[in-house]
Amino acid sequence: MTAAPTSPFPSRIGLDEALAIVRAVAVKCRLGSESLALQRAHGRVLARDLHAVIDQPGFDNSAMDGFALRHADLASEGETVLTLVGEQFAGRALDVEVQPGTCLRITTGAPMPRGADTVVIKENTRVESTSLDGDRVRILQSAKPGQHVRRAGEDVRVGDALLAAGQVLTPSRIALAAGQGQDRLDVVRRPTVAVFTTGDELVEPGLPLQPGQLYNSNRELLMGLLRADGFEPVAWPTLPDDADAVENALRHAGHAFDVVITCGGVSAGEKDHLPALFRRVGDVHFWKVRMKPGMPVLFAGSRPAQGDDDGHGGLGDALFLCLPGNPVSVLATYLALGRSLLDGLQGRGEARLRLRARLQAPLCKTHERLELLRGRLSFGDDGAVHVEPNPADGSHRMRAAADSDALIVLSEGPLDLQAGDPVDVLPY
Ligand SMILES: Nc1nc2c(c(=O)[nH]1)N[C@H]1C(S)=C(S)[C@@H](COP(=O)(O)OP(=O)(O)OC[C@H]3O[C@@H](n4cnc5c(N)ncnc54)[C@H](O)[C@@H]3O)O[C@H]1N2
Ligand code: MOO
Repeated sequence: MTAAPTSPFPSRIGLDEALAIVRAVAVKCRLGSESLALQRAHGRVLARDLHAVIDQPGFDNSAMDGFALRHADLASEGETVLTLVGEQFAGRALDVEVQPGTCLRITTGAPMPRGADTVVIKENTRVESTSLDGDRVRILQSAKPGQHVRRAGEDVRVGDALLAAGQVLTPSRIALAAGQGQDRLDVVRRPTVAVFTTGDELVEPGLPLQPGQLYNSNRELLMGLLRADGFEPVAWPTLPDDADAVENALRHAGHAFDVVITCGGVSAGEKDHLPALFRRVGDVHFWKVRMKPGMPVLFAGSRPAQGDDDGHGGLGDALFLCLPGNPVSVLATYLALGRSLLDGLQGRGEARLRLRARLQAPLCKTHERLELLRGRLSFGDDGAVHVEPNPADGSHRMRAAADSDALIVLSEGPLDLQAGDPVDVLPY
């Protein structure tokens, strides 16, 4: 099902269709790249493939502290005594050669001396001092040929494809690049995000409440979700339920940020000004998704006002994601749609973790919308993931979200699920 017959834009669409629109718009608006110092690239999306420029390891080296020797010198059974001719520590390659009957003290990571092909660990040896021809080392246990030697290029060869554009730079990937000597990486620019809360009823925590007012909890929720995803969002003071004030603030932010996320004022009430604003001066990509909670979510771009060539009459270049005001709707729509928008703008190629879990209690859903129900994950002794659904499904009930750590995805249409049935979950 797509647009309602009277709607000039998709409305009451399924979550998959909404996600497809979000992804398509994000591809079109994909952000450019920037070169960052490695230290600043953690968590960012790589913009360009990375190929190996050096072998790793760069040279044959010892994996253990001990003695480098020629395997052919070791007795096939019992102990062997070798003459100690020097030491090779990590850091500077000495030009030493291990001749037959001799060995060299070596530390982990130190280059293998010429002639030696095997390392015996210190614990399996005994150094026996003699006065005339230097120390002798008694090898107490034999070793396999090549034991404890790390070969040049065994991990990475020059030219190997190491990292691909679209990958998120995890600590391991940054370390791989560092090991290649890269001090800068090309990453996709991180979207700048403005966060708005709206509503005359909202009061900031710490201030007294008047009758009919409630504390603003969505701002911290959204800021936290965004920060946990690696963004540096900027929060605006709460907007009043006033059409002009809302338009002024969004015009400003729309020219200054890549993405503007609002919450509240997007439904059908007399004070819900956002849908009318975007119909008038924006380009609505969709409004209303058949999901619970989060149904009134609106996604829009901006277009310059007619006849205004330089775009000053429009809402800037930002993309606007307007989340419904109910706190759990904010959580659900951010996880289900907002994150995909921000991932898409950065060309993130790797899908987010989506788990399958077994329900720990039966679930009966009678309504038609897709539902994102709060639940708590656990891991059974059998290694399977389990999820305990939380029966509090009201979109104002934040406590159930705080007691949970995942949203259970219940597909569209009535469902009668039994304990043990597998379901998709979005961990948060
Ligand atoms: N006639 C209709 N009424 C409603 C519809 C509808 O389709 N037709 N949709 C309902 C659904 S579903 C939702 S969700 C809400 C969404 O409404 P809005 O996005 O316009 O949000 P508000 O009305 O501004 O607020 C809803 C609710 O959330 C509280 N809120 C808002 N902001 C915050 C905040 N920052 N911190 C904490 N709580 C907040 C607000 O006080 C309201 O209680 O509309 C239904 N109605
Ligand atoms: O869809 Mo609303 O988000 O149920 O509360």
